[in-house]
Amino acid sequence: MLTNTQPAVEVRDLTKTFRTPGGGTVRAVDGIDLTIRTGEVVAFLGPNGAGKTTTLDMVLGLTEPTAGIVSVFGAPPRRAVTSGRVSAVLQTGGLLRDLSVRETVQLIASTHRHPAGVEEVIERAGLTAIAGRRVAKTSGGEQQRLRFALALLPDPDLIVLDEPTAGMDVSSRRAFWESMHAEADAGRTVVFATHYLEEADAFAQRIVMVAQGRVVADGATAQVRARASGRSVSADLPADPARATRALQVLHRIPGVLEVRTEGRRVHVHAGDSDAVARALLTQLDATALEVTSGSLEAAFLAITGDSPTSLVPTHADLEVLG
Ligand SMILES: Nc1ncnc2c1ncn2[C@@H]1O[C@H](COP(=O)(O)OP(=O)(O)OP(=O)(O)O)[C@@H](O)[C@H]1O
Repeated sequence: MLTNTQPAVEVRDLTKTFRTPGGGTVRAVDGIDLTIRTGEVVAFLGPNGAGKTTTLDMVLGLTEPTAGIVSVFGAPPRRAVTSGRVSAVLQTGGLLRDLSVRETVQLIASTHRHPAGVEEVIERAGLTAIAGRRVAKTSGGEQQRLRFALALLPDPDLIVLDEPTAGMDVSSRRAFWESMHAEADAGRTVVFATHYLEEADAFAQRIVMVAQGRVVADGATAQVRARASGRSVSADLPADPARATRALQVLHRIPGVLEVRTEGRRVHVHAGDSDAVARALLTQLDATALEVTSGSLEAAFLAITGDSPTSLVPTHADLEVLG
């Protein structure tokens, strides 16, 4: 396992453009900057086509960037993968249907120079009860756990998972994330892509929200969740500039305030605790015309990841400053 403080992943101005059959181009990844520290559990959250898979493929050295830099433990991705420091559980990945679960793990173990023990990874992936079963007779969720077992064989420092629980039922999802928890607790860095806010919320310490190839929110899970599920409070501030400035300073200091934005005299505050903001505005700050709005979790998620020009998009720096 890793002991130094080198980042697990560093991505600078990463861009990937694909050609389309009609002769056009698609900018799948559009200038992503990201540092993932050793031991972090990070969710890449975003809608279909956001660029999650393309970004992870570049981190794994499966796709070459059009521009920008990716380094994994200070090395080019391919070198990190070859040395066994990184492994992946991808959405697809061929499995031989006629082998048993155990035979599959044994076969792939034989291709590694210093593999972890076959029975040990079978157990860590929660496959002991079905180790003798033919792959053809296993469910989609069990096959994902088998891919996870294979990913554990090189004893990686970083595990990258692309929508690992897609198509699993609730109990399989839970079992899968329990296994992953144990790996994260052992100090491994885990980066996973998902569509599900709930999954990111339950498992990740940090959420990187991507939409249209760009990072639209990045921060501790609790902060992004509050941003996605909190309320907006807006009001008119006093016309006197000194009093308005003081009001803005007070608003920034209220716990749970994630964003303060002004439009002329009108202030919009996004906060987990909208009551505290409303109270301060009315009782201390002489604000008028107060409005409080809330959206569903789903609507807030769409507002953040969508392309709406009115969406309030906190950056990592905002969240760190305001959180
Ligand atoms: N090989 C390719 N050729 C052309 N376009 C591609 C290719 N791979 C991805 N794209 C396009 O790039 C964009 C980003 O795709 P990507 O698969 O990275 O998104 P995603 O966030 O992983 O989506 P999903 O959640 O659906 O897997 C999409 O518009 C997709 O159609």
